[in-house]
Parts: sequence; C-alpha cells; structure tokens
Amino acid sequence: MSKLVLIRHGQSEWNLSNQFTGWVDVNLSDKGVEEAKKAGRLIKEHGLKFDQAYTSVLKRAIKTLHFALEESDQLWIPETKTWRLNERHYGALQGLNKKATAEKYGDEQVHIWRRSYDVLPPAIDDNNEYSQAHDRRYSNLDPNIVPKAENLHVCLDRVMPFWEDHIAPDLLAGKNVIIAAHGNSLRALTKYIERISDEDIMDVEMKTGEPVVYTFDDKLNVTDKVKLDD
Ligand SMILES: O=C(O)[C@@H](CO)OP(=O)(O)O
Repeated sequence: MSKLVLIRHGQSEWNLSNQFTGWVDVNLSDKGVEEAKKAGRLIKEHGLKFDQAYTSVLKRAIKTLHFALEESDQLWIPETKTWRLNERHYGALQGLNKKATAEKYGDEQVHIWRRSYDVLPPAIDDNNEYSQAHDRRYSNLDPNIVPKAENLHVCLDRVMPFWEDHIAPDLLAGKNVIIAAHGNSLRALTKYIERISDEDIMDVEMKTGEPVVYTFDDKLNVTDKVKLDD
C-alpha cells in the first residue's frame, strides 16, 4: 500500500490579483506561504512520511513543496522538478485579468476557456511579454513540444508520460509520493486517477494548499481518498 499526496500551491500573487497565470512564474502571496506551511503541519499531524517529491518548474509550486516539507521535517527527501507538472498553459490569456476578460468576451466564453476539457484558449505570440518561447528553462525541449496554449486534454496528455515513467513506478514499488503542482495539472492527474469523465471534470476544483491523500493497492487501484483540513 502506497500513498500519494497532491497539493495545489498556496495562493499566488496572481490568484490574488485575479490574473490568468498558466506558465508565468509568479510568486506565492503571504497568504499562500501560510497555506503551504499549514499543509506541512497537517501532513506532520497525520504522520505522512514520503520517499519522493515531485513538483513543476514554477516557483509557486516549488516553494509550496519546500514549506510543506520543512514543516513536516522532510526537506531532505529526493525531489524532481519537471515542466510536465506545470500549470496548464493559458495561451494569450496569460497576464489578463479574469474579470475584465469576462466583461469583454462574456462569462460563458471565459468559463469555457477555463473549464472545458477540449476548447483551447487563443495561442500566445512569441513576442508576448508573458510567452515562454525564450525562457531558458525550456531551452532543452523540442520547440514543437513547448505549448503556446493548452486545454485540460492537452495538459493531461503531457502529464501522463511523467506519471507512467516516474510516479506510477514509485507507487508500485511501495513508495509514498508527494506532488506539489497546480490547479489544472492536478485536475488532469485527478481525472486519470479517479477515472472522471470529460464532462464531470469541469466541476472538479482544487483548493490552494489543501493536501489530498490517496491510498493505492498493489495494482494501483485507489482504496482511500482523504482531504486534509482542520
Ligand atoms: O490562472 C491559472 O493559471 C489557473 C489557476 O490559477 O486559473 P483557473 O482557475 O482559470 O484554472
């Protein structure tokens, strides 16, 4: 029996200012830092011990992981950062205010961009100030792989190779794993783990800083799911 803990990063500065974020590398807000530390205290209280940590290459998730591990005295465990756990790329919406975008394009269109499984947001131009086309951290990737916009389906398709190559083998080997990532990369993993339909995943939300604990049997079936809160 192995355990997998998913944590969405604590509140970010752009969660606070209500801006589409995606791959833009914004920091945690003060509240986000507190949420990450609280997640660590809950992990400690529940006696959860990890063998391996995974996170994205974005600082709001990396810092959340570190605060949570520090609070639970497990900062020493092996950790791997991967772009495959990044937030879903929000394309040309990155940097825009969500409320102002809804006023311009309508609530329904913005809801479709935010939560539909298959509709892509508009692609980002390489010259956009929030493009990652020239970001050094992605320079070792085939440029055709670096997205210019993603929906949840595309996001799930790029998360899955990492699940298959790293996370699932760890769990099958009996390791306990913690993943600190993002609202949509974690919704993608949740969809896979819980076999949620394309329609029903639209209503699944991840709270910032709330650890979700799965227990798996030796065939990788979920035998238990608990959300840690006070
Ligand atoms: O802006 C984003 O990248 C995400 C997560 O904060 O937003 P949404 O809630 O629309 O998925």
